[in-house]
Amino acid sequence: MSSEMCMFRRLPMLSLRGPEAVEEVRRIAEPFFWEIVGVDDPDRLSRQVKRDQVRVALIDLRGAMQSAMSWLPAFCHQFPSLQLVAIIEKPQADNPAHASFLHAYFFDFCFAPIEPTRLTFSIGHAWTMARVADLHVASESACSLDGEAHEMVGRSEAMQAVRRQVRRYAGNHLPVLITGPTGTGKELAARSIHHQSDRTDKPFVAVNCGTLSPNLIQSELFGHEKGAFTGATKRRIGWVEQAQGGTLFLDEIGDLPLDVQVNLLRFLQQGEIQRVGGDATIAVDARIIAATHVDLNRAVLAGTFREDLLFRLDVLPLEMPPLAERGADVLELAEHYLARFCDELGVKRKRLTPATEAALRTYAWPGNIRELMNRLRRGIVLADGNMVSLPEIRPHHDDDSNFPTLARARELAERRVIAEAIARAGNNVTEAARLLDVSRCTLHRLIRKHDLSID
Ligand SMILES: Nc1ncnc2c1ncn2[C@@H]1O[C@H](COP(=O)(O)OP(=O)(O)OP(=O)(O)O)[C@@H](O)[C@H]1O
Repeated sequence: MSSEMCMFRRLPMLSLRGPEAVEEVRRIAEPFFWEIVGVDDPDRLSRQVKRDQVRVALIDLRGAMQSAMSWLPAFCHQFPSLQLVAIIEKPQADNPAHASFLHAYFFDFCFAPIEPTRLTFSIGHAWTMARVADLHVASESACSLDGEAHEMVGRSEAMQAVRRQVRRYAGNHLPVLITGPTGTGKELAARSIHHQSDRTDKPFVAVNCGTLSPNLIQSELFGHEKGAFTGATKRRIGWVEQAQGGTLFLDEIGDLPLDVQVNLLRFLQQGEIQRVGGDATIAVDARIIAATHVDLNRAVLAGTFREDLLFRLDVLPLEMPPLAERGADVLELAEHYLARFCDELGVKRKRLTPATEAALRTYAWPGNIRELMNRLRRGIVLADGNMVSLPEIRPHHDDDSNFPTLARARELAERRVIAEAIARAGNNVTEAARLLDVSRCTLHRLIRKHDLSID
């Protein structure tokens, strides 16, 4: 196994239950070449994920569901390709709020007491999904300046109204405040405004205020001079200045600490900033588009958000409708992303069965379009032939009927190892057959059986 493979198979497990819980998982997973690294708080988990470029993490939610609901959304935003598998107690999944949290943020979950086959099966699939997500993220960032990348799919009344507002707002430079639940396309709408405006040739800088470290946030946004604080070994240009001439998108604006809100307000009023540790006043022309999924009026009442800043930001409001209120858009989006993900993966285009389409129409979509995209990626990986069917997308609460039979689990494991061998062999059939210890002829048959492709 190469060192790169070792890194990717390192599996951090966040558990507040102490070393025995980690040891139990280690006993189950290590025979399958997973290296389990126990961590006991979200910051350590973040560091581990960053440092080792891990693809899958295990979160032990037993007795920790409530706290995870507060830190995990921002964590997931930071690591879009990371796939999470949860360990939970059965009664936790019966609580509707917990169930929708699991659906929105986790690839899969296992009930305690842990059933070894189930756990290794989930981890294996989560890993395959993370590889698919990697491809998606790479292609997204590669084409972020291409018109297609900010295309908003959907012809519902609600989306036509959004498009009209986007066009109107693109015609001026006033601040925009985009509201709406998570995953509804707030950032996409901000990008569309920028790219339809006369600032399109200038930078679009997106900052997630919820993931900035509270100690560094002033310097992240406004920059700092060399020597401004311990560790400031050179000058840093902040995000606001980097958006000079273009658009600064401030996502999760409600998470900005009050002292930073004061500086942002000053920037909005005067168009000027000061770097941390600097005396000079620097004029910056950047259009502000802010987004939030929380009610900022409530935050004002609670004293966590400045009213004067809200007035300054909420000049042009744009409300993104939840996916469940967009009627047939869900099918149009599903078709759009199904085709795109299949192309990215180099597999034959797949379609949804009629029962799956019907289920997509009635599902509540708590994680909105991001959740739809994740379910489609999973569907493509798990689908046998050209059709993606309901169990593979699972837009419903998991129950035992979705538990794979042993035959299905073997088949999926076979598919995964063949795909891995092909990738490792750089698409060379002879080499992949050698790795798998089968003949070329057998490998060709298996490739056809599993609907895989060789470039
Ligand atoms: N109308 C749409 N057509 C096509 N793709 C969409 C649409 N809306 C959202 N998406 C895609 O869904 C994903 C989530 O969208 P986005 O990040 O803009 O949502 P968000 O509301 O900003 O989420 P969050 O609140 O979590 O920051 C992105 O990959 C985006 O490209």
